[in-house]
Amino acid sequence: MTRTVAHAHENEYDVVVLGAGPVGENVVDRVRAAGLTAAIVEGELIGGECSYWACMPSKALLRPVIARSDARKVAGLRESVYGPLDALEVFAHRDQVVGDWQDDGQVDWLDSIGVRIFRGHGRLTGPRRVEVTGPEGEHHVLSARHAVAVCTGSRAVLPDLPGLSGARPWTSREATSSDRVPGRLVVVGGGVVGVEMATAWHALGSKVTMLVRGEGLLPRMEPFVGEHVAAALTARGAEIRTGVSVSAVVRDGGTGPVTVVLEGGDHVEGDQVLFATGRAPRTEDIGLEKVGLKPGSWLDVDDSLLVDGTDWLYAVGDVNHRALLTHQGKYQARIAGAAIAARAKGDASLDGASWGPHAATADHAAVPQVVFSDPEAAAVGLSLAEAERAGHRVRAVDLDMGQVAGAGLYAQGYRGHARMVVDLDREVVLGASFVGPGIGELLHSATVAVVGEVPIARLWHAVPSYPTLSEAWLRLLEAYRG
Ligand SMILES: Cc1cc2nc3c(=O)[nH]c(=O)nc-3n(C[C@H](O)[C@H](O)[C@H](O)COP(=O)(O)OP(=O)(O)OC[C@H]3O[C@@H](n4cnc5c(N)ncnc54)[C@H](O)[C@@H]3O)c2cc1C
Ligand SMILES: NC(=O)c1ccc[n+]([C@@H]2O[C@H](COP(=O)([O-])OP(=O)(O)OC[C@H]3O[C@@H](n4cnc5c(N)ncnc54)[C@H](O)[C@@H]3O)[C@@H](O)[C@H]2O)c1
Repeated sequence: MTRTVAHAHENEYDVVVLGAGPVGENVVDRVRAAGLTAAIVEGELIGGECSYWACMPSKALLRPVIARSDARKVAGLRESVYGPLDALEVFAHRDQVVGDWQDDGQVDWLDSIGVRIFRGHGRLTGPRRVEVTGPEGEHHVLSARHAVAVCTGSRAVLPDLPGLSGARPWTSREATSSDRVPGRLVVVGGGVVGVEMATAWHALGSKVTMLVRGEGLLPRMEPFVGEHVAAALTARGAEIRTGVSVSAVVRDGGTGPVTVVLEGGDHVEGDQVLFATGRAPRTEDIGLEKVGLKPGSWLDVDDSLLVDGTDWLYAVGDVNHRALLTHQGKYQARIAGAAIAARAKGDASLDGASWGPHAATADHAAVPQVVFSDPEAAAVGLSLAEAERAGHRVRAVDLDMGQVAGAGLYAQGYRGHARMVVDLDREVVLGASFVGPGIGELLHSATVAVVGEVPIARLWHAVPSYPTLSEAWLRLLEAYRG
């Protein structure tokens, strides 16, 4: 029974954080380290989407897929790994990785750093004030001496299609937490979630059909990246249909097979359909209207993560739409935490300069991303098209990764590609993209080169070890220098 009598307690902290995903956790960690008091409000599980329905479970599902695929490219080993994946073991490991959807470990950590947790739905009620409605209907009123940080993340978007709501579609939450392998899985969307989940469920035994509206997979990366990933998925037996749009979904009575109807009348039948069609901010019911902002909108911020037009409200992580990635949100949290602490001490200690301690400059110049597909895909900085659009005078240098000695040892018949985009005026790397087995671990070298604006002439002296995949750098630089 819901308690109807609300008990309002006034609790004052230096900082109140709304949402305890990876980003909210890092904001409180940083402000505590700076000596401020903090409270955090969470409506579901401490650890957020990333820990329970996104990064962690998806990577736990994909790790055996990628390891098996790599092993199948090594002479003397491949014969031992021809069997199917043991789906039940994979799910059991995934469940362990997400702590069986329990957050005790995260709670212990927050306790250990002295952060007060409020369970329930939080809403702004005015400047520096948050009200929390707990699971039993109880209310807490929190006030912040210095700042409120909104770290409420994002949720999957479902398009407004006839029949969809009654068809019990999967979103990323079900695709990462299911312990049943659908016989036939239809995946709508060719972005990162679509590609990773098509890769995982195909390997777990589903017959996968991808329905992609655009021309190819992973459209935010260099075109060659999606082409390699699509070729590999198709070679393994998945079907990818590009240039198609879904017009309706039919599942009679919400059970049995699902029919995905395409514009033009064609249709695809499956046992389950996953909509991986992007994200929306979780801001529709957090009291934005009480502080002059629009409910349901992404929150625009400056480089210290302060919401435009305020001097106390921060928006950090997915909710500000700068880069929907855990590592980048955590980076923003480190910057926001430092900026909040600096402002609490008086504005004189705030250093808003680019690449300084209180500016999330990398959000504009160097966002790294690894897609755990098979082969892996990774990129940082600007693609060739983005660099040209931004008005840089650039040259792209391309490399068939198969020419790298380390690649040939990594996998027989290695297939992959690398591209470095060089600013011809400053002779620095603006961006790099890779696709191929094992290349995820190569990305950080590119991130260091882009963030450090390391001159090409100096990169020439950064000698990659022989015979590793990193020799891609040597080949790219040789090609650039002619
Ligand atoms: C399938 C999938 C795989 C992904 N894989 C990766 C990956 O490999 N690497 C990577 O970098 N990124 C990945 N991402 C992206 C990553 O999950 C997000 O960028 C990250 O979770 C954002 O963190 P956040 O803290 O901003 O938000 P979230 O993780 O969404 O956390 C927000 C928290 O706020 C809480 N909350 C919301 N509203 C309220 C409220 N009103 N009151 C109280 N609490 C509230 C929510 O319950 C939630 O716990 C993936 C995403 C998906 C969907
Ligand atoms: N490994 C990783 O880093 C990782 C993994 C998963 C997700 N993520 C993050 O999560 C975010 C969300 O991923 P996502 O794949 O849901 O979003 P996305 O924006 O990357 O891709 C969604 C795709 O769906 C398409 N689409 C949208 N509406 C459609 C419709 N009605 N019909 C058909 N196609 C439609 C879009 O054109 C787009 O290509 C990404 O921004 C990504 O950064 C990261």
